[in-house]
Amino acid sequence: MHIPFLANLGDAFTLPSPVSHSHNHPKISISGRSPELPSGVAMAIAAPGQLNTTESPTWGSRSVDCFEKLEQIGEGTYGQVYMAREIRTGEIVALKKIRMDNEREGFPITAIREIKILKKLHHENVIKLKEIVTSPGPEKDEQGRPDGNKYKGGIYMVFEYMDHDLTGLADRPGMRFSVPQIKCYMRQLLTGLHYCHVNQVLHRDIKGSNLLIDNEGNLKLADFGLARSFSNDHNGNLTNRVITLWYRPPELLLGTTKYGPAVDMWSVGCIFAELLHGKPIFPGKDEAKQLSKIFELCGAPDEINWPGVSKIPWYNNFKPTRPLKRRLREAFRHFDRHALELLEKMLTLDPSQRISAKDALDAEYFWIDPLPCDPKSLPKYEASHEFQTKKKRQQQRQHDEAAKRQKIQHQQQQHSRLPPPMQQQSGQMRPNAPMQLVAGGHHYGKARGGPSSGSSRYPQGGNSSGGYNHHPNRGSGPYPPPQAYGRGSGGISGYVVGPPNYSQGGGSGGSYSGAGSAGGRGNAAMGGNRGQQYNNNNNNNNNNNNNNNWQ
Ligand SMILES: Nc1ncnc2c1ncn2[C@@H]1O[C@H](COP(=O)(O)OP(=O)(O)OP(=O)(O)O)[C@@H](O)[C@H]1O
Repeated sequence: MHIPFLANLGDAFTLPSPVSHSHNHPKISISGRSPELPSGVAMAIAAPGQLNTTESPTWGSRSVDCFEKLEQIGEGTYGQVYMAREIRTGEIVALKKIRMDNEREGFPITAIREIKILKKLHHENVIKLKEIVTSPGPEKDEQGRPDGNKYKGGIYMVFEYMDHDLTGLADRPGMRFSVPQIKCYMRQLLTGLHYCHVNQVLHRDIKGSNLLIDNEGNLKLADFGLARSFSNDHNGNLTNRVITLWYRPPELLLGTTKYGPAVDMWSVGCIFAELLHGKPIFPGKDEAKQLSKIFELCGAPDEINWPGVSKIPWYNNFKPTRPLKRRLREAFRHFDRHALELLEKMLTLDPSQRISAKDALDAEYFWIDPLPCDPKSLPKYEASHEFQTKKKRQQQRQHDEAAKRQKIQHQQQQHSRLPPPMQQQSGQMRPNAPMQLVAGGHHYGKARGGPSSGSSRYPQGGNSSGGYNHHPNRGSGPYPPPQAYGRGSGGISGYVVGPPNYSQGGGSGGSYSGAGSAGGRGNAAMGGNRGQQYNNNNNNNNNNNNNNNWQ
């Protein structure tokens, strides 16, 4: 397999060193350097079998054949993600295939960035990159069919496997997170991000599908394809088109190229609000609409609330034509006081006044009752990744359409063909018969979690601090039985608009109802090709009862 070398890698590979917590991981010194590469960049670009580093001699030397692909669990801009089993140990891992569709562009820079950065970051809230494996020849997909890769080979990143991503989890039918659960996830998100920021790494694509969660309740930041290192004293220009549109902060939308960790904190604010509110709060269709959604809720920026804003490149193009007051408190008045206080600080227009991850962790919200729960106390759910939940919804739609067609056919037959007495005897068409639903999800136990127990390892009921409702109208995968939770009204259609039944008093039984179940949250833009948004094909079905006409 030929992997063209990359040129012009710029400063993407200059990671500050040493990274804290790295004592177990000796400083990277790379073998097999190519003379065509900038200093320190050889590792990820050597031919298969030569991706070795001195710290881990096996990196890149093993073939993907050491793993058995079980199921596709993700489809990103830069390649497919599979759940796989290491044949020798039985360990379940995630294989992220690096897409190399365009031979001329060579090995994707995003993959090199991701590898370089992840090799340096070691933290319990950051996904662990275990190794790189290669495939020297034509490849097969999970069903053993040729996968159509025209370059007859590939490179894979091997990650620890995580059962869910936050979007997939939130999108489960009737899913409801409890207050302690939201606090628990938010605290882990902030802890992981704080670790990245102190190690001078910007993530630049924080969104639900990049927050992975395992069945021990651990949350880890993933997808460092857009991440880069930054330096506090070096105020150089950075790429402007980063971060998925809905989670992109106003300074980027206004065209700034000088930014720092505050960009990630805006995205965290969007996720936080989404968890509390039950759906994405700024689902803009394009940059202009994105900004206007932000201004309608957070007010219009001016030199008073954001000194220097008028000098940002596109300020004059986008500044609102009418005065807009900040309405965050009013729009989310049903949130708990401490949650709202923290959200205000995250969704601050001026990045220099926006709260840092470190200060957010000190916020009252995390230190008053109900406290964040212990991750281990969280219920275990059937695996749910955004890719799969979308697929299931699609299957459900197809099913519904097929059922409708059958019903129509049946009615036509009744009218035209069968004599009345036979209709009842034939039994061949029963439009109201329950349809056999395709069971989604998968049932593999993790090697480290003891013997594989399939879906039986999921409890029949959640614990007192979390839970979910299974809504009868949202299909029936192999989920645990319906379970009412907290003060929720039950029978919610999964995606609730309007004030969630989030406990004002913050009692530990309080819950927010529904979960952001957008059909997709789009991709971060970079070089223009990550900017497209999926449709939010979520139920806009209960849009009437809402106080959210700012959206
Ligand atoms: N380690 C993992 N364990 C389980 N699932 C994973 C893992 N890594 C990724 N996934 C799944 O695959 C999806 C896509 O992964 P990832 O975001 O890393 O790919 P990408 O090509 O960079 O995607 P995007 O274009 O959305 O940025 C994730 O949302 C997640 O559902």
